[in-house]
Amino acid sequence: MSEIILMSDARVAAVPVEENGELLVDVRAHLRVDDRKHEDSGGAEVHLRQGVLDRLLRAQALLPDGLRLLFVEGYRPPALQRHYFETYADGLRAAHPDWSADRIRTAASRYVSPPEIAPHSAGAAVDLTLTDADGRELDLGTAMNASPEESDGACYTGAGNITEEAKANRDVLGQALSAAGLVNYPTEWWHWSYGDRYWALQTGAPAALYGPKELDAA
Ligand SMILES: C[C@@H](N)C(=O)N[C@H](C)C(=O)O
Ligand SMILES: [Zn+2]
Repeated sequence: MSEIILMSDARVAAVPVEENGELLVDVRAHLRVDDRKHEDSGGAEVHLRQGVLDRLLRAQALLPDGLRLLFVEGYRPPALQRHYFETYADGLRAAHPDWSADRIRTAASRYVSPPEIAPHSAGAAVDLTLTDADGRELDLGTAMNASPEESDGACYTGAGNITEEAKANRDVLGQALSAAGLVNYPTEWWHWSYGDRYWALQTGAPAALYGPKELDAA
């Protein structure tokens, strides 16, 4: 397996951002959307940069007949990202009081991006899964947002400790999204992005297209 570059890696932070100013758009008219993040995000989660939505629609068209994308979370306000990161890091600190601050940050970034990098806060990342034609979720091996601890590492996209059916479903999802130009965060099968620093590093683009922003900022 190739090296997993974590969000906390200095190579991600070193990627410049050349903000292209694209607006955040509401995806609900275009994609099947689940509301499980609504309570945390208050509706912000249904937004994405236009270029990311365009590529998701391309990916959806590439899926085998009957399958659909199920969009769960796109844009995430910077304050919510900080809350998620600090909450998860606090849990790691409590479980491992001997770990250095640097080790906590690295371990936390397997599951939540450091706020200053945060692809979701740039409107560039999406957490999503697959449904059948009747809207039933397919088995992708773990619940979405299962942490490495909760899932014994099965949340990693290339994990071996899931069924053959779940592996096949991850492949179907990954093939469509990769072909449409998105990249995956390898510690989370459900997390894909386009135009952020992580995408730029993985694709060799000279700069990210999207930096963090507030939802109501022009
Ligand atoms: C918290 C999880 N759903 C997530 O979004 N993780 C990625 C790495 C992120 O915070 O960008
Ligand atoms: Zn995500």
